[in-house]
Amino acid sequence: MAPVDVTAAKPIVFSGPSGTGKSTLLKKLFAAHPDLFGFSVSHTTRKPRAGEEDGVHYHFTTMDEFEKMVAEDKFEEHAKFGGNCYGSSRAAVQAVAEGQGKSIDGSPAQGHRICIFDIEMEGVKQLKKSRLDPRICFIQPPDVQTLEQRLRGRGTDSEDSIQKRLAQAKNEIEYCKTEGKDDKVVVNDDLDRAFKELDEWVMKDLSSQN
Ligand SMILES: Nc1ncnc2c1ncn2[C@@H]1O[C@H](COP(=O)(O)OP(=O)(O)OP(=O)(O)O)[C@@H](O)[C@H]1O
Repeated sequence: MAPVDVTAAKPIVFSGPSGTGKSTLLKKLFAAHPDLFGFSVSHTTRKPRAGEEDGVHYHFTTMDEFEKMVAEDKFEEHAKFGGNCYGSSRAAVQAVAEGQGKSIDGSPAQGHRICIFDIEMEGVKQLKKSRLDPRICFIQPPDVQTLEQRLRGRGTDSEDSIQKRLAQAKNEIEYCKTEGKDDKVVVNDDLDRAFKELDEWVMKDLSSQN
């Protein structure tokens, strides 16, 4: 494949129900192409899960600070989900473009990189209309029962949180079938198969943008 001109490449947005495997697939994507991508580290008002680090997985913040950033127009997109606020700051996106961003594991992403977002559905709707003009990929579970098993299996969510995520998942699956029908969809059934399909889509379109 011809070398990729990252300065010409559009940002790439990944979205899909919580527990579908977005983080798992994105870790594989970053590992497969260590110099190509930077991760847009979102802000959130939710509490960190075990093992999550501030500034790596999220910028953890308070509701007051989050609302102040909204008032100051500091987000590319932001939304409320499961009782918490999430947003992609303009600064996080700019950091990736300028080579001051992070990889998905928190290591420095030096040099101009293609910005990768992992965001929920309301954020996707906002970015679709934004000047960023991103490419969009929905990660979908094989079915809701499998999603529930994965959410329970990772052992990080309370019962209340699992129920909220499952209710929202139904909206997200429906959105993907309607307004999202022209975007890329990858069903995360078998992890290696799903990753192959995702990787091929990412790389094929990158080379055609050159
Ligand atoms: N293809 C797969 N088959 C079986 N298990 C999977 C598969 N993909 C991911 N998992 C498992 O499902 C669980 C949820 O995955 P992950 O945390 O990556 O989801 P997510 O979509 O990033 O969730 P969130 O949006 O809440 O961060 C994890 O325990 C992960 O190991």
